[in-house]
Amino acid sequence: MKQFIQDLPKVELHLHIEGTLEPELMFELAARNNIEIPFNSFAEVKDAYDFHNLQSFLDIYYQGANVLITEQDFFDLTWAYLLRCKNDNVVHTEVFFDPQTHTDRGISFDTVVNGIDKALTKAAEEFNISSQLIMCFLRHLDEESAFITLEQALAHKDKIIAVGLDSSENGNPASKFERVFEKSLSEGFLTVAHAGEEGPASSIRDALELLKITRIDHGVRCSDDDHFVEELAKLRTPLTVCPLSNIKLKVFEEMSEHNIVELLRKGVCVTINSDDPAYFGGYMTDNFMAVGEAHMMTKVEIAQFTFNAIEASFISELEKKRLFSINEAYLALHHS
Ligand code: HPA
Ligand SMILES: [Zn+2]
Repeated sequence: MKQFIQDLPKVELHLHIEGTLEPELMFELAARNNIEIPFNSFAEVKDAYDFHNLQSFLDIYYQGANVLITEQDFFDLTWAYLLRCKNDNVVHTEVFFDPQTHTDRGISFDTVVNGIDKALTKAAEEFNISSQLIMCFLRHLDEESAFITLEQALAHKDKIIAVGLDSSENGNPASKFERVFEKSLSEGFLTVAHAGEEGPASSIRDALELLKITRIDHGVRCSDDDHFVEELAKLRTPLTVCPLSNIKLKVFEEMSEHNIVELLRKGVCVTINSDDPAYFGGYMTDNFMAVGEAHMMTKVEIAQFTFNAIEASFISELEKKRLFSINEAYLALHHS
């Protein structure tokens, strides 16, 4: 099973580039940029990654991002993630970044986006890994800050396909960003949003209705409402689920209790993703393995996560067809 998952051509749709900052690179960048970090060893860092909910993670995650200063830093961060993609046979990835985490520290929007984009372009050329970039607004900040960020993104429309919404879900409803998303859509950006990670099923409905999103990031709390699950299945509304993240942040106690397989079998367009792999203990293959080991699944079912991800991705219909046929051929060869 491990080899089948490792070699399966995979598509990632929920990955925060700041969440790929491994302790080794954090120390290297801290030294390079003369930034103090509150850790003396890798072991101390790993010890700090003992989260009890989303907020306890976010506090550490924003602190880690402080070592990112120059365009080269953002390039190096992204390149390290793309090497993981190559190793895991991720053939297409849609990457989130959080500009406000950096612009609030005096780092320019251009520095951030150019460093990430250069690495993505190099991976397309050297590894044949295709990608898209999604800019997230931080939901704990105000509407005005989101509007300023959107304004900064307009000069980079060629590099950014969509806007998203992340950070603290509780206390920051989708309605706070209705006007920013309306303007983003009118500027030609696609829209996604984190919803139903810690918040209830109604917060997913709000994100779909108020923000007109085409896919839901996380969305696992949809199961609180059976009728809603049926609706999501019928409409094939995609959910970018992050299994190891959900266990680390105590959305589910154990992987055997995770609802992703149940949702898959009900026909919901669920996908597997790594979210913040440096903090949650695993990249794409690790996430697939964790689900596959905790649930009795066939190879056809496991491959369905990838078919769903291709369907839910922001690539052209032609490219979708090409990826579908690659995966169909892979499954035909390896499914027995
Ligand atoms: O899983 C997440 N949820 C909300 N905000 C985030 N920012 C990084 N990862 C996450
Ligand atoms: Zn996320």
